[in-house]
Amino acid sequence: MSTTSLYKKIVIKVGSNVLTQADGLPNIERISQLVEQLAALRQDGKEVILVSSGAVAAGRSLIQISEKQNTIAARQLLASIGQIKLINLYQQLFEKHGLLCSQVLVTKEDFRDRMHYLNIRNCMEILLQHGVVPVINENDVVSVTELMFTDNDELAGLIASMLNADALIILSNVDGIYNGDPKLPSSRVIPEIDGLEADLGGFITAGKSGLGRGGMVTKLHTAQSVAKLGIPVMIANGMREHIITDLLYGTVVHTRFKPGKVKSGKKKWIAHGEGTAKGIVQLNAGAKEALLSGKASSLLPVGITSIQADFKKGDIIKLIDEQEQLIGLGVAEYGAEQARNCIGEQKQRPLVHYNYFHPLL
Ligand SMILES: Nc1ncnc2c1ncn2[C@@H]1O[C@H](COP(=O)(O)OP(=O)(O)O)[C@@H](O)[C@H]1O
Ligand SMILES: N[C@@H](CCC(=O)OP(=O)(O)O)C(=O)O
Repeated sequence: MSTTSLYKKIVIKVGSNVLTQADGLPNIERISQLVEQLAALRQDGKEVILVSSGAVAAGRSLIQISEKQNTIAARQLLASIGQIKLINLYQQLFEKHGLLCSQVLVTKEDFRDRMHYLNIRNCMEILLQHGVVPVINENDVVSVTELMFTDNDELAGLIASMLNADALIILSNVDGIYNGDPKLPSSRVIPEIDGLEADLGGFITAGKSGLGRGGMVTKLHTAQSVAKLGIPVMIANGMREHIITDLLYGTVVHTRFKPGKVKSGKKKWIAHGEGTAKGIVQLNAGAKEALLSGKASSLLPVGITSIQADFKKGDIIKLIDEQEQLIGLGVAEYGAEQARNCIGEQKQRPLVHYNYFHPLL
C-alpha cells in the first residue's frame, strides 16, 4: 500500500475546468466521480475537505449577460446564481453515498486577524467532527477586487495550513508542473520538487486554462509555501478517472512538493498573513541580517527605521528592508503608536518575538 494512504486529513482543491464541460454546463459525470472518490476516502476513515471552484462557470451556463457588463458585477451575478447550482449538485451526489456536505463560503476578511481565523477553524472542526464534508469556495458575491484571494489555490493552501492537514491535493487540467510549456511535446512533468529550494519561475508560462483564475503561478506559490510549513502538496490532473484514489493508494503521474519541517499552528497562521497584514515596518540592514540568520533573534526597536502603516497589538505586520523588499511577516507585540515612540532605541521590548517571525527570503 502506498504511504500516501496514511494521510488522515486531506484538503482537495478542484479547479473550474475540471468541473465544467466544453459547453459551460457543470460536468455531472466528472463531479459524480469526484464525489465517489471522496466517499471512498470517508469510508477509509479519512477526513476530507473539498475546496471547489466552478460557481462563476456554472452561472455562465444559466444566464446570458451583456459583454459590456462591468466585470466585478458580472462575477457577482454569475457566482450568485452558479454557486447554488453547484452546491445542490454536490448535496445530491454526497447524499447518494449517505454523506452530508456543507457549504462554506469565505472571504479574505474572514482570516484577517487571529480571532476571525480561529472562528473559521472552529467551524471547520465541528463539521469534521460530525462527519460532514465541507465544500468551500470564495464568496465571490461579496469579495471585490482588492479583498479577493488571488484564486482558490491560495484559499486551499490557507485551509490546509489552518487545519494542519496531512496533505493538499490540487486538481487542475494538466498532469502537474511541466519543465516547459505544457503544450510542447518536449515538456515533461516534474515528479518531485523540493518546495524549499526550487526556483521554477522560468518554467511557468502566464497561460491559464479556459476558465481558471490564477494559473500555474499561484499553484506553484501556494504549493511551495504550504510544503514549507510541513504539508506535502500534490498537483495532478482532475480530468483523469480515479485520480484521487490513484494518488493516495496507487501510482499516477503528478508533481509532488516535498514537505519541510512541520511548523506550529500559529506559525502557519502567520505564514499565510501576507494578503491580510495591515502594518508595515521598515528595518535597517543589521536587523534584517539578524532576523534572517536562522538564529533565534527577535526584532528589537533599535533595528527599526520607520513605521509605514499602522497596526494594533496582535496584528500580522510586514517587515521590509531599506530597499522596500519584503523580508518576512511577524506578529506585533504592541501597537504602532508605542513602536513609533521607541524607534532606534536600545534596550526596548522586542516588537516581534522570534517565535512569531516568518521569513520570506
Ligand atoms: N509549466 C507549466 N506546467 C503546467 N501548466 C502550466 C505551466 N505553465 C502554465 N500552465 C498553465 O496553467 C494552467 C492551470 O492553471 P489554471 O488555469 O488556474 O487552472 P485551474 O482552473 O485548475 O485552477 C494549465 O492549464 C496551463 O495552461
Ligand atoms: N470562486 C470562483 C473560482 C475562482 C478560481 O480560483 O478558479 P480556478 O482557478 O478555476 O480554481 C468560482 O467558484 O467560480
